[in-house]
Amino acid sequence: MSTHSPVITVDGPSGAGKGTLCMLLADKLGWNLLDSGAIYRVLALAALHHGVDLESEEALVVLAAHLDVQFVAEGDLVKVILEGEDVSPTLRTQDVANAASKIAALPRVREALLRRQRAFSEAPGLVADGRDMGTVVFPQAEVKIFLDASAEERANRRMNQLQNKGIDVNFVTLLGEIQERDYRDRNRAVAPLRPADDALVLDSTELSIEEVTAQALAYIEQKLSC
Ligand SMILES: Nc1ncnc2c1ncn2[C@@H]1O[C@H](COP(=O)(O)OP(=O)(O)O)[C@@H](O)[C@H]1O
Ligand SMILES: Nc1ccn([C@@H]2O[C@H](COP(=O)(O)OP(=O)(O)O)[C@@H](O)[C@H]2O)c(=O)n1
Repeated sequence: MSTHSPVITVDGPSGAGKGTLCMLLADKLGWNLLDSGAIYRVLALAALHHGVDLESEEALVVLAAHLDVQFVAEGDLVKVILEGEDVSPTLRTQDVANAASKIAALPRVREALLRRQRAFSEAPGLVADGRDMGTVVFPQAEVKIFLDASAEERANRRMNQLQNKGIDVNFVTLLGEIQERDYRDRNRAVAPLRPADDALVLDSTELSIEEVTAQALAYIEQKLSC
């Protein structure tokens, strides 16, 4: 990891708008982007492909150490190639999200993925999206943002997002899955989802994407110029 590259971390629960904000920030600043959730998702998918039990920490750690994954930028999108296969569409499904949240609760799995995540910190800077970016992976980050929104608003956003992709979903089921994942993420023993002590907490429930971006950029400018 380069010690001289600045890092902006954006943590928060599912559907808060982290991915959207991080993509806009990375684009505007010309910095690198880390979607750490995609790393957990890809490991979960590899486990499902290879028939590895999602509760077998030992086997998952071995799988994580040998994970053959590439992130290939294509215009605005990032293609995820697992063992030579483009798995980008499958990666965003709710089944994979739920499996990712289960394996993410295992301490040695998190440990095994740390170096892979830190390797994204390169010049000129990094925008890192996740749950523990500001608390564990990049505790020295110059700017930390914790993006939140009510569970109902987040489920609503996710439902619209899935419907726009032609995927039919039930709001109540989606809300239940989001709440279950929130609970698991917030209550796990290692790297639980919480704002870093030095993070700006932004509640986006009543804010548009443009308003969130403007507030984040004003905060970043203030932090990076001091
Ligand atoms: N402030 C906002 N207001 C309304 N919709 C939003 C807002 N931020 C993001 N979205 C939309 O909500 C959905 C989920 O956002 P995403 O960035 O994927 O969240 P996360 O990465 O936190 O799970 C996307 O369709 C996105 O366009
Ligand atoms: N830094 C991270 C990122 C994701 N995760 C886990 O991976 C799951 C999927 O993350 P994601 O960011 O892709 O999910 P969404 O916010 O897009 O729904 C989360 O529910 C977390 O359990 C984590 O534990 N730590």
